Formats: sequence, structure tokens, C-alpha cells
Amino acid sequence: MNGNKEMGTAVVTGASSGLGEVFAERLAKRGYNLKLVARRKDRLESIADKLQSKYGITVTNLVADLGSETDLKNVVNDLSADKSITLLINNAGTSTLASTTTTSVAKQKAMVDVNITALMLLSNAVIPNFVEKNEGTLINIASVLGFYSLPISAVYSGTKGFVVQYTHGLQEELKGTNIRVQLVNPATTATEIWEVGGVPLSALDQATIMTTENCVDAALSGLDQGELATHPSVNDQKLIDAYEDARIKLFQGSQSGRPADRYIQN
Ligand SMILES: NC(=O)C1=CN([C@@H]2O[C@H](COP(=O)(O)OP(=O)(O)OC[C@H]3O[C@@H](n4cnc5c(N)ncnc54)[C@H](OP(=O)(O)O)[C@@H]3O)[C@@H](O)[C@H]2O)C=CC1
Ligand SMILES: N[C@@H](C=O)C(=O)O
Repeated sequence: MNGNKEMGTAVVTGASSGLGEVFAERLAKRGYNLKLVARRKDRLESIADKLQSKYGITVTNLVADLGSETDLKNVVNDLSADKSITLLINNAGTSTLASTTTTSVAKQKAMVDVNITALMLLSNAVIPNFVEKNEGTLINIASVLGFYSLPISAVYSGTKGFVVQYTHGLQEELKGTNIRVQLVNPATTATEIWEVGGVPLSALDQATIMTTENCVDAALSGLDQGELATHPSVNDQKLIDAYEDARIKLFQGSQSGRPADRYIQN
């Protein structure tokens, strides 16, 4: 086993392109050994070769379709049994951006299977080991579309909304431990997901598009700063604080046990 023994193994799902590929490179540079998960074997192999020779780390590829029950089970079993894992980035995601009436059930289900089910079961696979050691880091990649919906993102936004609330829930559950859980909400980033999802990047306002490197470096900087939620492209910290404050206050305001005055007929 190469790499820096202290760092352990980082698992990156969706490492064959986009944000996952850059996360893998940045973590290799930090000295982690890697486990990379995705369907495209050739891409994973060439990334693994490059990172192993450049950083002297060990890379293991798990070629798997996270939307397939059997493949997912194999990855879950692998991660559960691997006590060297210190970090998991649930990054794999799929997006079809179109109205629900024009999106096949198969594509809607693929978003739920990969963005929700796989993310949850892979978290389940590592958290017990993290709890046992009282250390570990889980990073969940959601999206700005986890708290906003477009006419073409009902299902995708629904899946990312799950990631947002699930991650907040885990943060509450693991409060007071040495286990870090970070939520990352990227906005538009220049990756294949757009073309694959039916909206080419060329159709978007170019000023709104971030590079993959900038997005990943901001996410890791947020992690290093101890943030619970990182919004790579939001410059105004007050906006983030106000959103967080409103979210908590709205919950507290709901705990009245009686209908709001506007619903009471005189
Ligand atoms: N780009 C953007 O604008 C934004 C992206 N995000 C999120 O960032 C994450 C990374 O996406 P991004 O880098 O943009 O897009 P990419 O399309 O470049 O990467 C997606 C990754 O997920 C993997 N993946 C997709 N489906 C499956 C599957 N069924 N089984 C296993 N792996 C799968 C792909 O690998 P392979 O095809 O080889 O299986 C690929 O490595 C996603 O969760 C996405 O929702 C969030 C906000 C904005
Ligand atoms: N991945 C993007 C949409 O497909 C996003 O989350 O903004």
C-alpha cells in the first residue's frame, strides 16, 4: 500500500469525469489512496494509471453501475469491509433535464436510483466504520437545484433535495463526534452532465459556468474551513447565513400546535 498511511483511503464515486475526476486528483495530491467508482472502465483505468504514477498512491477501481441493484450491493459490500476508508465523496450523479411528461420513467428512476438510493446505501456502508473509529469524512454532492426547481428539473431537484436534507440529518445524528459530514451545493459547472442531460453548456449564460477545478477547490477549501454546507459559487456569505437562519426559524415557527390565524374562519 502506497500513499500516506495516515490519510487512509478516499472513495470517490463518479470519478470517471467532471467533478469526481478532479476530486480524485486533488485527494491523490493530498496523499490518499483511492477507490474510484463509475461505469466507464477505460476512463477509470487511465485516471488510475495517471494518479498512481504521478503521486505514488494506490488506486483501486470499482467498475459499477450504481443504478443496478447487484452492482450497488457489490460496492456496498466492498466499502463495508474496507476499514482503511477514511473519506467518501458521494459525487456520482445523473441528470435528465426535461419536463416530467417528456422524461421516460427509466430516466426518472435512474435519477432516484443513483442520486438517492446509491448515495444513501454507500453512506450506510461507511458510517458504521467511521462511528467505530470515531473519525471519518463524508462529502455529499447535492446542487443548487436541491433548494430550487426549474420547470425541467422536478425529478432531479427532488433527488438533490433529498441529498440536502439527508446530509443535514446525518450532521445532526453525528454531532459531537469526530466524523465530518459536508454538504456541497455546486451551481452550473462545466461537465458532461449537461450534454448527457439534454441541455448543452452552449445553451447557458456562459458567465454562470464554473470550471470543475474551481468548484472542487472551493469545495475542499470549505471542508478545510470546517463548513457544514459549502456553496462554491455564492460570494455573499450573508445570503447563506440568511437562508440557514430562515430554514431554522421556519421550522421553529411551525411548532405551534395550532392553525395559523389566516386559516381560522371567524
Ligand atoms: N455540473 C454541474 O453543473 C453540477 C453538477 N452537480 C453534481 O455533481 C456531481 C458530479 O457530476 P458532474 O461532474 O457534473 O457530471 P459528470 O457527468 O461529468 O460526472 C458524473 C459521474 O457520475 C458517474 N455516474 C453517472 N451515472 C452513474 C451510474 N449509474 N453508476 C455509476 N456512476 C455513474 C459518471 O460515470 P460513468 O458515466 O462512467 O458511470 C461520472 O463519473 C453529480 O452528483 C451532479 O448532480 C451538482 C450541481 C451542478
Ligand atoms: N447538474 C446540474 C444539472 O443538471 C445542476 O445540478 O445544476
